[in-house]
Amino acid sequence: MTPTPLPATPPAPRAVAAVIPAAGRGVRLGPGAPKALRTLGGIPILVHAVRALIRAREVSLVVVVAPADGVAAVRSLLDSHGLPESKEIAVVAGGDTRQDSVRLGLAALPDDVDVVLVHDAARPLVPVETVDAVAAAVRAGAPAVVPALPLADTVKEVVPAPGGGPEPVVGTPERARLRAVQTPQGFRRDVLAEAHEKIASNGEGATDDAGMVERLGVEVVVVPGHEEAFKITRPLDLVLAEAVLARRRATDVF
Ligand SMILES: Nc1ccn([C@@H]2O[C@H](COP(=O)(O)OP(=O)(O)OP(=O)(O)O)[C@@H](O)[C@H]2O)c(=O)n1
Ligand SMILES: C[C@](O)(CO)[C@H](O)COP(=O)(O)O
Repeated sequence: MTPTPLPATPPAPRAVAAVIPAAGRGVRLGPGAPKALRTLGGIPILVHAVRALIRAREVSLVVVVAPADGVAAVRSLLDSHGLPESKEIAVVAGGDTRQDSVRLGLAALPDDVDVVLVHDAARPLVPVETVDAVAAAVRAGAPAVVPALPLADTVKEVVPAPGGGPEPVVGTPERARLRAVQTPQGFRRDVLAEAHEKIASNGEGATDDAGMVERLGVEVVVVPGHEEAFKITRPLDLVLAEAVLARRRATDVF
């Protein structure tokens, strides 16, 4: 008698972790505490960012990368904000650049994680739908995914004038082909780890993680970003973030 074939073993679900670089000083925001520790609606920016990521069902672990001299303070700050215990939240020390901080966060991930979302603490209001869309695109097979929006302004390429004088324009890229990139950026873990190993150790700086993956020759794809995933960089961004949060609280939309 022919034995009944056993059902194929379903593939093991892949663990998704978020790395949140939060070790920056926030120089462009002006004097004060490190940016991630400043408050928005009375709650630290970092706590908003962590909540935004753990709200995503697939994210099982969050690694917060704190200023090197502030790991204990960040740990107790997170502990005091009643975050759900169903999701693990680790805190590790960051480095001198965003790139260093992400690399240190990646090094803290357990072996079973194979999808990584890298999310700026400085983008505390990212909607969960954006996080889910990025994670889903990686799960669907894309090695690297970035959320992004079309630009409202025309962009000029210039020759920078270090002294602050007039800068000659050398080109106007076609705006319809440009996107402003946000976070979380999602990656297959092996791809992101290789980028940080090879590209970062070449001494090549990158303002985002996807930029390093592109230099490996790996395809990066864009999914729609969200206006409320903007980065708090300058004082006016804080004014906008307070207004968005107030509107959410008034309408109970999170
Ligand atoms: N050494 C660094 C520098 C930046 N970041 C993080 O990277 C994100 C994006 O960086 P940015 O908005 O430039 O933050 P800052 O470096 O703090 O800003 P600034 O350049 O104005 O000092 C932030 O969440 C920031 O905390 C980090 O983890 N480690
Ligand atoms: C990663 C990023 O948020 C994508 O837009 C951005 O590149 C970070 O840049 P920053 O100069 O470190 O703020």
